[in-house]
Amino acid sequence: MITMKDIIREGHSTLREIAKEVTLPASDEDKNTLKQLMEFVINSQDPEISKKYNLRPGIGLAAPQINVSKRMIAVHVQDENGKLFSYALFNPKIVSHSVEKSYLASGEGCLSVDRDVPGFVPRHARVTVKGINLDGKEVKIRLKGLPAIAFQHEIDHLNGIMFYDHIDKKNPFQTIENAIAIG
Ligand SMILES: O=C(O)C[C@@H](Cc1ccccc1)[C@H](O)SCc1ccccc1
Ligand code: NI
Repeated sequence: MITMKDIIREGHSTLREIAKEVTLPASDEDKNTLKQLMEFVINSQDPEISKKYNLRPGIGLAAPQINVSKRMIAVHVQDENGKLFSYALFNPKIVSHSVEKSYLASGEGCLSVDRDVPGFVPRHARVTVKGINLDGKEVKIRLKGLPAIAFQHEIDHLNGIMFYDHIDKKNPFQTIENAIAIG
């Protein structure tokens, strides 16, 4: 199982690489990696397992964060109505997005960043994501709220982008035009 020692931290070059597309149909090795990403996210939200293995709680994880520079992400998160969005995807892609923006009022963090980086992270308020699931099927998901933010955070990792790259350095809490605050 993946634990915190397997998660690489900022400064590691893999976090700044453009991850490679996964060759489909996925190999057993790539399927196992993606299953492990999802297992970590679910474990990190389990009070007993996260305490036992000292896991930082997360709602998503991308393969580059375990030093696998391939386009795979796992997201396991509930929206404001308690609806669960649980997806493990190969080659995820944002195929459309709103003009309207959103941001987490509390700012963002990252399992690969062991420090607080205050500031608003502007994201698309709504996104449509396509990807390939572990059964090899194409999925198309329309997202808003925290799930939309989580998917954008994870897909950024596949493109070598860290959440703080989006923060206005001069005014981190600058009001974001045409944006919804979440949380
Ligand atoms: O480092 C990661 O990719 C996992 C992040 C993903 C994330 C960060 C900020 C906003 C959305 C997703 C971890 O989940 S950070 C912990 C966390 C937990 C609940 C809500 C937000 C962030
Ligand atoms: Ni992150």
